[in-house]
Amino acid sequence: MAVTDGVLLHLSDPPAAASRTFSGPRRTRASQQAQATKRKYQASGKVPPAKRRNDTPSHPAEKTAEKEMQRTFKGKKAQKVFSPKKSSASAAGRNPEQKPSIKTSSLFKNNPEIPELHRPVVQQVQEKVFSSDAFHDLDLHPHLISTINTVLNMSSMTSVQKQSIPVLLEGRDALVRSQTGSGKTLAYCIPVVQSLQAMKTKIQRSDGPYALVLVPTRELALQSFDTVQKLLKPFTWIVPGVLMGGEKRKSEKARLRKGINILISTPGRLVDHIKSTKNIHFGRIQWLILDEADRILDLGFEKDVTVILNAVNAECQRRQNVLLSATLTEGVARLADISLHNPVSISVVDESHGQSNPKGKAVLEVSAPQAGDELDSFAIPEGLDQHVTLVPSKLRLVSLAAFILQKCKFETDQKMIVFFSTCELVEFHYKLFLQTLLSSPGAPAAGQLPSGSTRLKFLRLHGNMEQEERTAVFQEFSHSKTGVLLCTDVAARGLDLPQVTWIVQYSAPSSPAEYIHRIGRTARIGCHGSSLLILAPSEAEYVNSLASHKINVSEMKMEDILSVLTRDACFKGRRWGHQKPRAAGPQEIREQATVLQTLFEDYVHSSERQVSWAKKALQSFIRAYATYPRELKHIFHVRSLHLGHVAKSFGLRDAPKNLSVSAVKKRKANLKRPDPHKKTQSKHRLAEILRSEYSSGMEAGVAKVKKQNKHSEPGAGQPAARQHPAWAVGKK
Ligand SMILES: Nc1ncnc2c1ncn2[C@@H]1O[C@H](COP(=O)(O)OP(=O)(O)OP(=O)(O)O)[C@@H](O)[C@H]1O
Repeated sequence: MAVTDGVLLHLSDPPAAASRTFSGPRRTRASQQAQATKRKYQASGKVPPAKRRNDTPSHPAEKTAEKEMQRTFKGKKAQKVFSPKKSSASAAGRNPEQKPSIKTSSLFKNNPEIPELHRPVVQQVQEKVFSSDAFHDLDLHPHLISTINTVLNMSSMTSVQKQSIPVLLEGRDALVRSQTGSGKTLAYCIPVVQSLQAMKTKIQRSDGPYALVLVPTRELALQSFDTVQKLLKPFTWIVPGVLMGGEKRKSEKARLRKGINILISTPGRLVDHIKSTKNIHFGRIQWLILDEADRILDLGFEKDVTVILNAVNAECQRRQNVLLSATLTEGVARLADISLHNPVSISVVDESHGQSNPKGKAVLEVSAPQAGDELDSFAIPEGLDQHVTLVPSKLRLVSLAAFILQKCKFETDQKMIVFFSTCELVEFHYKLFLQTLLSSPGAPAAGQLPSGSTRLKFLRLHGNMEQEERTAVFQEFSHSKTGVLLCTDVAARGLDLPQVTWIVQYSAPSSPAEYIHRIGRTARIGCHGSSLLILAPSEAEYVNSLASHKINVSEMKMEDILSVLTRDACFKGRRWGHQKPRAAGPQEIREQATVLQTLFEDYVHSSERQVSWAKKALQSFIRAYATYPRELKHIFHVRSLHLGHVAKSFGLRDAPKNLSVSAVKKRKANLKRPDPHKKTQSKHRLAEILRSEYSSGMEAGVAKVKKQNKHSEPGAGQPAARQHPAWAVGKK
């Protein structure tokens, strides 16, 4: 039943029964009828169709819907339809002859055509993960070898370790490129520990840092620190330390004052200490390691990395530089080439055959930039099955929910990561799923789960959370066998989360490199894993963009994803009248998807506060959508978004009036050109919006703004890497 502007419409009844326009006292009758209809639905257990708002259709699809409605009504009794524009313009003096138009849209009506995916099948680049060589074949300290064997429980080297460790032990600068989950962390940690423990003069803690390791995120800093700590068990005089945003700055200062020999840090936090802590010295630095180097060297960190390199170069002329990443492109190598001294480029893949390098030898020079570098192809773990599904915007939310239920409720031992584009989207979906999927009416009580199913567990991780919560979530998800982690790209790189079986990308990433890193959270070190990318029909072209980087994805049909809903009693469609239960055909699936969508919409519309919260999430989605890089704008353009349909994927029954795409873009543009009068406020706001999620969060001013705008979202993906002036110094 829709109540629009005094008009009562029983959407499920044939239009002929549609009521007439009411105004004045008859409106009371209308509301009585509304109550009667509502009682009727409740008695029958049917789901009343969602209410529709009567206003100007803001998008072609809605106009079509309205035209469709007009056509539908034309031949029927009594219902004259007029364009709502007139109604809203002349609501006060409405001519009784004019009747408000009525919109009905449901999940499965007025959706854009889902195109056939004719994707080119490309030969993916693959690497052999393991070598046949053992760590004891290397010239390492016996205690180090026994630690690797017994504490880390490893015996044979991976290909990248086999190629990198000897070269790094010779003291060479190196560019190390190897697929996600291939053991790059140990590829640099082992040579660092081996060389420091072998120093003639035993290292003193008070000497300060001999090795500096920069990583893009706090969680990766923690993870790398944990690995170094394990390797240093036999060499207790060498002290590791980690600096990361969100931790207590005072205790970090104290540790720095006592001395840290292997320093692992996020760039932002190290800069913070360089500027404020007098007792941080780089005179003894022998190693500078940049893990996820292409991320560290992109614009998001440019300022911080320049400050760090200037500080290190000011005190230390000779050092070994090592850059590592699964997506180390020629662009970064070119940059590194300027700053590294005769570097060795180590790449496990033999690109020409897309197979691992049969000779297993390191390529000993940085190749001159080749044409087409920009279309770098990256190695994909062999055990990774990649999928894509085309889903109209209106159905995006129910499709994601159905997929989560399918994998993480109706199957066992599934552990899933779902990537969203902003913190706000993570928060929105996290709370929505907790309130609906976990506590939906009829959800089986604990212990009543149907056999073979798993209790759903949701976690979330993003850059706007307090550090101790971020750390707790990271540890919990690392150690859990199942569960669903909703996160932003703060978890896209480097994190080694065991047993992750599925990666879902709710929005496409801002670059092929980020795509590779996101899916690389599964299928690590030879394991199997799967990924699913959700695209709108208008975004289907992205599949070809992936193919141009030798990335193959196979299609998963939305209907197959939604069909799981027929297995869940919570979303059993109500029977209309006394119809016999049907097999789960398309109609049954549609009904149950509608029940699930109604569950979401009812929750969102259960209070004004929830509605405004959903609107903010929608705004954050649109703002992030507007930041896709130029080369992807032909695929992801805000103008191709159907706002009313996108609103539905936030549980909103209608597109918020004041949220036209241009309005959001204008607001963002204003933020870019701060009004001189409100410079301070918008400057901070701009910093907040553009701030990378990887910053320490200790930047002056932003931290306070961050506290006030708990849900402001961080900068979206950063543009490609660019040259750092400070790299020019620091020759070996
Ligand atoms: N020689 C080895 N034998 C067995 N397991 C290993 C070996 N080396 C590393 N691993 C394990 O492989 C997993 C991935 O290692 P690591 O995180 O270093 O990969 P990575 O290449 O850095 O990945 P990413 O590109 O995502 O950062 C870790 O769990 C690590 O303990």
